[in-house]
Amino acid sequence: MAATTNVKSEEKGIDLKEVCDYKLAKDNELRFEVETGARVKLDLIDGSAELFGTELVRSRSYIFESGAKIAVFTWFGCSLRLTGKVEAAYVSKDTPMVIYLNTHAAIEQMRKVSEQKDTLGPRILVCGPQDVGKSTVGRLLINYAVRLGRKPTLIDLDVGQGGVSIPGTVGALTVERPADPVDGFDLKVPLVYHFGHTSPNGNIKLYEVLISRLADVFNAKCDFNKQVKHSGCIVNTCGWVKGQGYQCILHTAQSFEADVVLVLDSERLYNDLKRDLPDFVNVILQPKSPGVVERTREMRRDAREEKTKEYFYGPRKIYFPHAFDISFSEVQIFKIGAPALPDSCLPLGMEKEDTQTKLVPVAPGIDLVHHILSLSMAESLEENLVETNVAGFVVVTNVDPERQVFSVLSPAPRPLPRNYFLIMDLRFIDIHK
Ligand SMILES: Nc1ncnc2c1ncn2[C@@H]1O[C@H](COP(=O)(O)OP(=O)(O)OP(=O)(O)O)[C@@H](O)[C@H]1O
Repeated sequence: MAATTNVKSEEKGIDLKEVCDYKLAKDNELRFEVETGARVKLDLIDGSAELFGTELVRSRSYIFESGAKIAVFTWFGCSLRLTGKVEAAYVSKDTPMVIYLNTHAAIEQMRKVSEQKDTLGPRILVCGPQDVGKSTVGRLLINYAVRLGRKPTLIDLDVGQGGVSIPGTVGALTVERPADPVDGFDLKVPLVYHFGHTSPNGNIKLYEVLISRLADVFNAKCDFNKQVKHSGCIVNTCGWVKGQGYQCILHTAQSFEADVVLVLDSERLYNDLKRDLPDFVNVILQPKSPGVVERTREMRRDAREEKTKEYFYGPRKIYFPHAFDISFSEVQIFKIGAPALPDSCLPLGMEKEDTQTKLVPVAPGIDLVHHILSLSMAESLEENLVETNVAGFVVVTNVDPERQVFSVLSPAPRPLPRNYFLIMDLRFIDIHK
């Protein structure tokens, strides 16, 4: 969905008096966090450096927003300059980057073999508890692959943070260019599915259905695109690794026919997976970077809000969403999953799990306000709405039962390309100034 621009001055909000230069020896990393409410400019003055696998260039200043947690690594040494208010900026030589680079080299070897034999490319699952750097390692491995001319696919199952779209979704993105150091991967053409909750726990059955669906879609893409097939995929999972969360990891490994499972920082998970996955799956334990920042519940919630805001207002809030009314008769809204019933109340032959993927019509009412709605790509109800990808999202800002309309914010103008909405548990309160 496209939107209208309103570019602001790049250096607004940066405290230009706060300047600090850092000289990094080879294999060192500069880590910093941007202070709340501040913005920070990073310049590469000399040498070479990369940010989560993307090479920095000298001709550009990189501006990071409030709360960003950044690591700039150098293989050969460099000089960097930070301008603006940073929290805890320090240089460290304690990084697992060489281990990650070796992992990349081994994966690349698998790609070469798959090319020679025309077999499926490597399918890598990255898992581990919360805040061990799973998304960062995924981004690093994707960037390194792209820098070698590969077209790897990022499969993002982290419904809590939303790597390829907003939180509450899962999706796939075939990457052709390294991530922008500030804005991340180019998200113009991701394939996104509605989940609706910020934890798989919200609807386990649906989560598993969507994982299987993504695996099928990725396999289909591999069938007609050899470059995608040989480049393989990196599957980023969420940090829920116990009980049903663990079962979801097994289900994911099986659905994607994972060859390699990278377990970050959890010996217990590593041993469990080694025991439960077939022998041909290479389960590898790797350390987390000491730089990875642990996030509180509030920080996660703020990050989710920021991600959603970014969807409607663009990176650095350079766009404005469109606001318009939709009449009740124009669209149909559904929720996925009926309330759980005791077994004795279920119709004969129906399993409890079936209710979790049932479409339940939602009558538009005042309680829709602030909810995010996913616009399904389905053209008719004959299609399976649960397993159909979505075109985009709107947030409901008002409901007027008298006029029989509800107002939305949308990154794209009218008309809506489709008529079926799926409602999320997630809400977004628009307080953009
Ligand atoms: N080496 C590093 N130095 C400084 N910050 C880092 C480093 N690696 C990652 N981070 C930051 O730490 C935070 C958490 O990392 P990341 O999102 O990769 O963890 P995760 O395990 O995927 O988290 P989640 O459990 O939410 O899925 C991110 O803000 C990231 O930018």
